[in-house]
Amino acid sequence: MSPLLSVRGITKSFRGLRAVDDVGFDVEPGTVMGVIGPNGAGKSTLFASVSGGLRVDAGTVALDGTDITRWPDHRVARAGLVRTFQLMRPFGTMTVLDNVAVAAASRTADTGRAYERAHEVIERVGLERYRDQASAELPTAGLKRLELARALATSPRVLMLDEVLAGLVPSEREPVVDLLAELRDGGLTMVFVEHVMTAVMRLSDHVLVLDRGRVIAHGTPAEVVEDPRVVEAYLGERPDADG
Ligand SMILES: Nc1ncnc2c1ncn2[C@@H]1O[C@H](COP(=O)(O)OP(=O)(O)OP(=O)(O)O)[C@@H](O)[C@H]1O
Repeated sequence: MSPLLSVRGITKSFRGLRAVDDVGFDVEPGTVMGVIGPNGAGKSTLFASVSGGLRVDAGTVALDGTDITRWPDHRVARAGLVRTFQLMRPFGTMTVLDNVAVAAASRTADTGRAYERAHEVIERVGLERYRDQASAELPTAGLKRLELARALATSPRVLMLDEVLAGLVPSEREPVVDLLAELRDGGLTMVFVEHVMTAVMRLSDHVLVLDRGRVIAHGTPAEVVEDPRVVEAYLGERPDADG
């Protein structure tokens, strides 16, 4: 099987600091890759470099064989590589339904169809009871689901999740992880950056471990947690206490 997402030699520096240094990986269709690493390892930079939010210094990103390197993020999203944001940015005064319908409208010019898709996705992520509320009124867990719903409404080929569990208390995390597991089981290809190790272990087919901008390990969750380089990178820093 050829990879759906293929990343090679990504390098990105900020004023001489190599935040991401020659990073590459493949993601096969229908698989989930977790990205972990200590604070400052380069996870967010890699994420933005792949999804089009940052212009890379070197390297290539290919989506199903199409070179999308340096495409602007809206064009990357239209091609099917869609990211969520850690700081959610819904249109606050709009209802949940309208917010999701706007996202769905990026895929269809038919407003009726966009609303149909929005209803489906809202049900999928369990937001029915908030459907007609202004998005700004949602609790954090609801905003996370809304962010997921907006991404799913665009029918992504690859969904990239940026710390979707951040800001949630442990009891709120589990249902979100269950939802992600359902999406995975439904065949959705995902790449996610996450500090909560239990979620990484449960959801990932393979895990990419970064430290100081470089890949220090790449394997199954069981392989990477046993890897001495990973243990060393995390010394002095405890992965999320609940993880
Ligand atoms: N816009 C920027 N300007 C300057 N330096 C930056 C910028 N973004 C990131 N960096 C630096 O690049 C390095 C990697 O940062 P990055 O945010 O990618 O790491 P991270 O693994 O996502 O960290 P965390 O887990 O804390 O979110 C850090 O040293 C950071 O200070």
